Formats: sequence, C-alpha cells, structure tokens
Amino acid sequence: MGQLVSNLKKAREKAREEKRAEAHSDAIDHQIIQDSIRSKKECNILLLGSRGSGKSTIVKQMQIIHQDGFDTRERAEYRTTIYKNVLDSAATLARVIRRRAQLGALPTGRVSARPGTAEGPTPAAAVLAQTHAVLTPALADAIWHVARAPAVEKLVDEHPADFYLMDCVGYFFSAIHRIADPTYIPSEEDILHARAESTAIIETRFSMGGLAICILDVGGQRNERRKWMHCFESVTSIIFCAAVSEYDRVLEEEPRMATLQNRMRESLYLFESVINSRWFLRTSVILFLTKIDVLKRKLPKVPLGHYFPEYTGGNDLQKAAKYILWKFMQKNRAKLPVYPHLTQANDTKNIRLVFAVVKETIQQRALKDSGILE
Ligand SMILES: Nc1nc2c(ncn2[C@@H]2O[C@H](COP(=O)(O)OP(=O)(O)OP(=O)(O)O)[C@@H](O)[C@H]2O)c(=O)[nH]1
Ligand SMILES: [Mg+2]
Repeated sequence: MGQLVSNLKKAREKAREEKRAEAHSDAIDHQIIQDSIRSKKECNILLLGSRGSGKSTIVKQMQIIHQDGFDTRERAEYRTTIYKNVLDSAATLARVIRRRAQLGALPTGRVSARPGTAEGPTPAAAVLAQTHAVLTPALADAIWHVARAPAVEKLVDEHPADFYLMDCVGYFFSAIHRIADPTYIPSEEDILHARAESTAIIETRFSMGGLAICILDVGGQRNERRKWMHCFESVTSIIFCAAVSEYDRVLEEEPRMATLQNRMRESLYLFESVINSRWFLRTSVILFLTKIDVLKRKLPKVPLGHYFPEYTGGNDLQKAAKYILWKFMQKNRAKLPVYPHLTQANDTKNIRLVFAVVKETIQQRALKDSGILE
C-alpha cells in the first residue's frame, strides 16, 4: 500500500513537471510568434548624423511624448552626466580665462566680484581654475559669478570658434545653484539638455498612433560609424540629424590634422554618403536640421558668409536656414524624396509638432512596403 501511494505521488509530480515544461515551451513559442509578427509590422527608424547633432535628444523626446517620460530613479541617474557637463565646461572656461588673462585680454585673474564683501572681490576665476572633481557650493558660486562677468560674456560671444563650450552650458550655468543643491533631482528639461556621447547602438520601442516603432540610436563620432552598417537592413525610415549652428565649428576628433575639418562640411559629406547609398533606395529620408535656436543666437555674432563665402543673406535666419537646407539637398544625387524639418531637438513642443508630420511620412513608407500603396 505504501509503495502504491509513493508511486502515485511520483506519477503526479512527473505530470506536474511535464505540464510546467509544456507551459514554458508554449510561452517561448508564443514569444517567437509575437516577435515575428512585431518585426513584420514594426517600422524601423534609424537615427544618423554626426556627433552632437541631436540624435539621442530625439530618443529622449520619444520617451517623453510616447512613453511615460522619466521616473524619479531615471531622472536621478542623469545627475552624474549633468555634473560632468558642468565641471567639464567650467574647466574649459577656466582654461580660456587663464590664457586670455595671460595675454592681457582680461584685466586680472579676479574676473568676477561679489559686491560689498569686506575682503573685496571674490577670486572666482581662481576658484574655477583649480581642478574640481565635485560640484562644491564654492565652485557653484564661482561659476555663477564668472559666467555673468561682462568680460567673460564678451569673450565667449566674440570668440565662439576659439574654444568648444557645449550648447547646454548657458542653460546649466544659469541653474547652477539648483544643480549644486544636495537634494537635486534633474527635471525632464535638464535631461533634454544633458550631453553624453553615445558609444553603443540603442534600440527603443514605442507605439505612435497605432504604429509600432523601433528607433535605433547610434554614436556619431567617426570611430562609431563602423557600427552603422549593422543597422542598415530593414530600415523603414532614416532620420538624419544635422546641427545648423555648426558652420563655424571644427571637429575636435582630429586635433593633429593640419587643417581641421569644418563640422558643417563633415555633416554634408556624411549626408551625401548616406543618401546616395544603395542601401537606402527604398527608404524615406527625413532630414532634421537641428539647433535652429542656436543658429538664431549665433548668426548676428558669427557671419555665416565668413565660413561659406557663397552665402550672401547676412544674418537673416530664414535665408541662412534656406541656404543650409539647399546645401544638403545639393548632395541628393540619387534624387530620393527627402522630407526636411527645421527643429529644436530639445524643445518638446516643437518635436511633438514635427513628429505629427513625420508620422505621416513613416506611415506612407510602411504602406508602400506592405504593397497597399504604390
Ligand atoms: N540648443 C539646442 N541644443 C540641442 C539641440 N539638439 C540637441 N541639443 C543638445 O546638443 C547636445 C548633443 O545632443 P545629443 O542628442 O547627445 O547628440 P547625438 O547626436 O546623440 O551625439 P552623439 O551621441 O555623440 O552622436 C545635448 O546637450 C543636447 O541637449 C537643439 O536643437 N538646440
Ligand atoms: Mg547620442
């Protein structure tokens, strides 16, 4: 009798085991089928463009617009990047101030004054000039005062091409005390301004008005571009990002070259190789001319014609944007349809509007691919 009960128990256990294995196998089969359905229906968007052109910022916008944005934990994770942006920019500024002061372009190392202290002016530049690993309150204070010093503002305005300051520097410096607060948690706007170079291909999936989208973000640095090829197959649309404000910038990736490559020319060259590539004959190409806000601020101070002599439109924003767009369109030898948009990638309102149009473009391509549209 005991033996019988034990055998029955074993048989029941075995049956349960088999059922579990079967359920597990069914779940795997289900996932495979779902994946295959999804990969057929999914629109693959590939973000291309040179370094710092706004690709990852577009992905962040998709997370804000089409997903749930960033929760507190995710926002807190951006602190390190933002501190690094601030400290790196402060170090660059300190280097420039020191060099200029040595050359006599600035009166002394004591660039900024906190009025009315018994000790006299705060030696903010001296604080800034030290190597900092953390954003201390003293450093935050120094940054605040230095960034506001008329001599420094003039220096940055008049020599924008002499040194590289990130586009986000003005935004972060003006919020420096908030950032230096020990309880600081970045806002979504801070995250959109944060700068971290991409060094891997990142896939993000979301749904946009019934369309299943898989967006691929790559790194734009020269040594990252070898990886781009791996993403070329089955791409529905390309969003090529190019920063319109970079006409006076050079690539820091090749500091030892005799003549530094102009960033805008590099971007034009890159666009030319993408748009005339055999890979993308059936792909819709969306051109995002980003940093239109930076172009607006920069044009009156840095003449576009100085870097592109054939341009004669002065500091008229529309004319300048039209000229830059024309330069890109000139590269389209394959005469592929190109859908251009002037954008400010870190402005959610603007990207929301732009993507309402982009969605139509992507949808048309998807319908053509499925044979529903000619
Ligand atoms: N003002 C302004 N800043 C922008 C705009 N687009 C991007 N930025 C900023 O430019 C910096 C670089 O943007 P990213 O999105 O990281 O550039 P990326 O193309 O992903 O760069 P890589 O990963 O190096 O290829 C970030 O600090 C962004 O906030 C824009 O339209 N206007
Ligand atoms: Mg990136």
